[in-house]
Amino acid sequence: MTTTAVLGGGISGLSAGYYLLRRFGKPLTIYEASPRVGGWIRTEWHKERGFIFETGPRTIRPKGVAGANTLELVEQLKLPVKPIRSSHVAARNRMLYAKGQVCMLPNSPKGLIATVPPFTKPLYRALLHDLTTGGTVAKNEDESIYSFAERRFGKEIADYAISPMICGICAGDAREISVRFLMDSLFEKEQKYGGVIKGVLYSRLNKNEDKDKDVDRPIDEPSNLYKQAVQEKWAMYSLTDGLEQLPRALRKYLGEHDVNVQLSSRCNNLSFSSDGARLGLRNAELPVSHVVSSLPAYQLAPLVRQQHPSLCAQLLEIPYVDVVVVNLQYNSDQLLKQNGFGLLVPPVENLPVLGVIFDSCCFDMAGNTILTVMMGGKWFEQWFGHQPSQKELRDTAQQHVRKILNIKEEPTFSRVHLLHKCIPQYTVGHKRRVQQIRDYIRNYKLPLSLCGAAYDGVGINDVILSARRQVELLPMPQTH
Ligand SMILES: Cc1cc2nc3c(=O)[nH]c(=O)nc-3n(C[C@H](O)[C@H](O)[C@H](O)COP(=O)(O)OP(=O)(O)OC[C@H]3O[C@@H](n4cnc5c(N)ncnc54)[C@H](O)[C@@H]3O)c2cc1C
Ligand SMILES: C=Cc1c2[nH]c(c1C)Cc1[nH]c(c(CCC(=O)O)c1C)Cc1[nH]c(c(C)c1CCC(=O)O)Cc1[nH]c(c(C)c1C=C)C2
Repeated sequence: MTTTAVLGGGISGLSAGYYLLRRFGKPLTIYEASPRVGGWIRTEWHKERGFIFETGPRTIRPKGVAGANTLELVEQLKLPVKPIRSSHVAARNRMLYAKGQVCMLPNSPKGLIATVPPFTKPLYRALLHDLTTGGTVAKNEDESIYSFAERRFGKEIADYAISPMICGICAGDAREISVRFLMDSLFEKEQKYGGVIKGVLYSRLNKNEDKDKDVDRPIDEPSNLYKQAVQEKWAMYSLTDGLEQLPRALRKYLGEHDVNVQLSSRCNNLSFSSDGARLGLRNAELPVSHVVSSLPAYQLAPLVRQQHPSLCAQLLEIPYVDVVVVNLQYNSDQLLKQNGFGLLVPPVENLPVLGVIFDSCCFDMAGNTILTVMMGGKWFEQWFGHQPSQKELRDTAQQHVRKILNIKEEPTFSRVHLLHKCIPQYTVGHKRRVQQIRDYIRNYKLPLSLCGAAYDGVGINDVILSARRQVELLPMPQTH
């Protein structure tokens, strides 16, 4: 019997296990280095006090193919969801801390006409800039998202809209991140039509243009939960007991279907031969027919170094950043002057804080104010390279909450986490690098598939879909 091994028990590895089970059945084993599943998805429950702390992700978007795919999984696992509808204050209000004040970002077309801080001109001027500026053909088919935004919409948009948004998704520097990370289709439109707005208008008129792109079409028949999300206009959602419920439910499901999820089982070597692969574990070498790796690229790299040094080098070209996450709980629920999802701090402000999430505005936290401060990211070394203590990190977070949100109270309870190399950076050329890595695997006919945050998107939706797509690419075993 052929066996498949999945490396990593984060959400992408567990999803790969789920889709492998559905497609091929058993035998199948998932190897996870740590004593728990979920990877960066981690919820700390304070049930007696009615609140939770999320250390990593807290919301999922229901949009597009990838969003529909996750909702299908959530429905199949019968998980209880907590939606946030698009009319909810947390969906409508996003803020920036810039030029010494908290600024509400425009959330309606009216906001295009007025001049709203931190911008010094009405936003329609940025659109005019795009309309009146000719297109530039990008060298090497890629450029940084900062340079694209600056070319099309001006420096202010690049500094105060695009750069903080990049922080709020990958804690990265927009001057290094590929335009294809978030604005692939806008970039393509500019390249084709000489401008973003021109491109959007042309393709609206020519409706067939985006027909083959799967951006907004669900996979197969949409699940009932997806239909509900569309009908009720969900902007995002979580699960009743926090997002860690998702990997936990997947593990339970896999266990109930005889899939072996081996915790505390680090893979330390991978070698390939004509009839399969061998996994190096602590006390054993295991032969398997195929390996699906969901490991961060820098974790997979050393496993293949001996046999495939150039694959190792290519994997190491995908950089990662460290993020400090500080969860704060205050007894009162009257502390925030403005409600919303949270605020981001544009990198031009040169502060250690990337952003603050207002968790208790998003979900009911039983009368507590819950905030999550995220710090460091691409600038981690600059602010925290001296290996700061937990106290120092907590103090820095609290000082900035005091300064930015004017909250003078001390939190009753707090947690500090340093998430080492937690988010991959899709720097300029990322798409080509991933293609080269996959080409290498194909050319050498390695029985290896890659999924996870390093390759096809960093959101939970992206990594689940990436796992599904990689499993769907595998050939069905021959039956005699
Ligand atoms: C602070 C933060 C906030 C985020 N917020 C959001 C959000 O709001 N919404 C959203 O959609 N996404 C968010 N994300 C992104 C999302 O959480 C991650 O991209 C996703 O969880 C990554 O899952 P993964 O399975 O690919 O990787 P991981 O979670 O990194 O899992 C990989 C697993 O592999 C294991 N492993 C490593 N080496 C080995 C080895 N040699 N052998 C065996 N096992 C090994 C690890 O222990 C780990 O469990 C956030 C991420 C972070 C860090
Ligand atoms: C400040 C650091 C971070 C915050 N969230 C993340 C980091 C690194 C990680 C993250 N946030 C989102 C995603 C998923 C994207 C997806 O593909 O679905 C990831 C990996 C969601 C998100 N959060 C914000 C934005 C603009 C997005 C993109 C999708 C959307 O529009 O909903 C905003 C935001 N993130 C953070 C804060 C403080 C914040 C404030 C408004 C924290």
